[in-house]
Amino acid sequence: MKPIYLTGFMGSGKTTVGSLLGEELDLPVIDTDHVIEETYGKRVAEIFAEDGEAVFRRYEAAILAELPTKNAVITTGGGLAVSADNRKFMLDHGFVIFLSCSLETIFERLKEDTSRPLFNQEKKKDMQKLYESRLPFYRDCHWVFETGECHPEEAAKRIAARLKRSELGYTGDKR
Ligand SMILES: Nc1ncnc2c1ncn2[C@@H]1O[C@H](COP(=O)(O)OP(=O)(O)OP(=O)(O)O)[C@@H](O)[C@H]1O
Ligand SMILES: O=C(O)C1=C[C@@H](O)[C@@H](O)[C@H](O)C1
Repeated sequence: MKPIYLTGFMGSGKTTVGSLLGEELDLPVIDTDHVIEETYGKRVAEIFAEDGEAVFRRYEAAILAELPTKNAVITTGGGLAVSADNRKFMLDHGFVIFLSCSLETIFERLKEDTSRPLFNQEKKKDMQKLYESRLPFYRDCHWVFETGECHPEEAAKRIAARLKRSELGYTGDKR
């Protein structure tokens, strides 16, 4: 069975919903940010600060190509889908689901969180620009899932239910 890739802006819930989706589908969950940190032995914020964003993007592309291409839920970093090559890889190898969420909701969710080097609560206009510039890349996917006010458990159940109804060609066959 092809992997399921979750994409979307920082704070859209990829990691949170992805881990619950893994439970729903009985599949392992792999987070690209986490694999990068393990592989390169540094936190994402350290890579940005010490090596720069371009190096981080190279790590992201390299890691994506190394990940399993079956039987997994893969939660991606918020900027991974910006690269046309990364998008093509995901579209060719799996089901790409964009977790769509309003920027207001994201500001609310990330109020207390300062772990994301590219997210800054104080720079609302810059965040708006970044968010809007990325929407076309996220929309280049198999399915847009509007998270709205949906609780993470509910979101995971709804995604799993649709996958199981085979509307996306998902079979659940673990070959
Ligand atoms: N559907 C939801 N409803 C309410 N809170 C949520 C929801 N999804 C995620 N959150 C909360 O929002 C915060 C960010 O979520 P999460 O880390 O899953 O986002 P992400 O898309 O993986 O972000 P990033 O791309 O930056 O890693 C967390 O505190 C999480 O608990
Ligand atoms: O949106 C982004 O560009 C990022 C999102 C995070 O998941 C991390 O991958 C990193 O902080 C960059």
